[in-house]
Amino acid sequence: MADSIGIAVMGASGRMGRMLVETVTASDKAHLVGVTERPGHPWVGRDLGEATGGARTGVMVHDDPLEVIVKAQAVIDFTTPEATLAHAQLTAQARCVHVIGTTGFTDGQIAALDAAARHAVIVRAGNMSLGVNLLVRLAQEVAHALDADFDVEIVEAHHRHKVDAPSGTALMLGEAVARGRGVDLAEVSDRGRDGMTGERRRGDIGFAAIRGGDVVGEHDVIFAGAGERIVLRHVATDRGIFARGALRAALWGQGQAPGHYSMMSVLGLA
Ligand SMILES: NC(=O)c1ccc[n+]([C@@H]2O[C@H](COP(=O)([O-])OP(=O)(O)OC[C@H]3O[C@@H](n4cnc5c(N)ncnc54)[C@H](O)[C@@H]3O)[C@@H](O)[C@H]2O)c1
Ligand SMILES: O=C(O)C1=N[C@H](C(=O)O)CCC1
Repeated sequence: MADSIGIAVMGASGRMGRMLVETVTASDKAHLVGVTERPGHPWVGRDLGEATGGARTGVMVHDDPLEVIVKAQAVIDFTTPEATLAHAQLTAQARCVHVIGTTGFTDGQIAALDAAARHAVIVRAGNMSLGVNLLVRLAQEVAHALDADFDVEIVEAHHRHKVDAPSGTALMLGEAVARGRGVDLAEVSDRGRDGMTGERRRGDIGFAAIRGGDVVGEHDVIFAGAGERIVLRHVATDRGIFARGALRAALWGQGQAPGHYSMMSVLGLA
């Protein structure tokens, strides 16, 4: 275990929490030092293995994040914006790498994470997969090459349990297109069309969200011109891609200077 880093997973019973526990447990570069769930969750106070219907693991499920953060070199956090913000105060004090996959932050919450990152290494991305981060780069390049004669629409689909829209990934893609065009996304973003909307405004970046069933995550960036359309697409079929990205970020973060990093830095695409 000399070179293996200790990782805490927050929100261990969630769709991503379970995948993260599996990914960290299977890794020869990291090991699980603790997990959390929200106060009142039925897993709290139980052995993680027994809570999932398996054998004892010796890892207890805590509802006090500090109990696990003090033991960890990295915390992987796919929970809620409010929980992640509370965790960020503690990871900054503990000087431990905080990998954040949570989405749905307000601008004010992101500013609070920026402040925490003055003392801590935070790696945050709305999507931790290699494929999506490459798509972000491609979207920026295509947007740079084309002018506003090409209308950009970002269409995403996710499972029925997803609580935020547009997805974190859709926003990353929108920001990439805006960067490519040299504009501010906040000024050209068109979200939630309904009723007599009027004609599309030249240069707008449109967002549409589909929710249903068990869709893991699908994103199209459509560049629609006169007589032709370019569609850049990513389809996720397995949440393992996000968990593997998060583990890679936790390993990459060791020894980095404090800062608010994205997966672009981790993947060498920055
Ligand atoms: N960045 C990425 O690559 C990526 C990929 C998938 C999901 N996500 C995001 O991750 C988040 C979680 O997604 P999910 O599908 O796993 O959701 P989920 O609802 O299945 O899991 C969230 C878990 O966090 C737990 N939780 C809530 N408050 C907590 C607290 N205070 N302490 C500890 N645990 C707490 C919940 O009980 C739940 O088990 C969402 O914001 C989602 O958009 C990001
Ligand atoms: O399942 C989710 O929730 C996902 N969230 C991220 C997002 O908001 O883009 C990544 C894809 C899956």
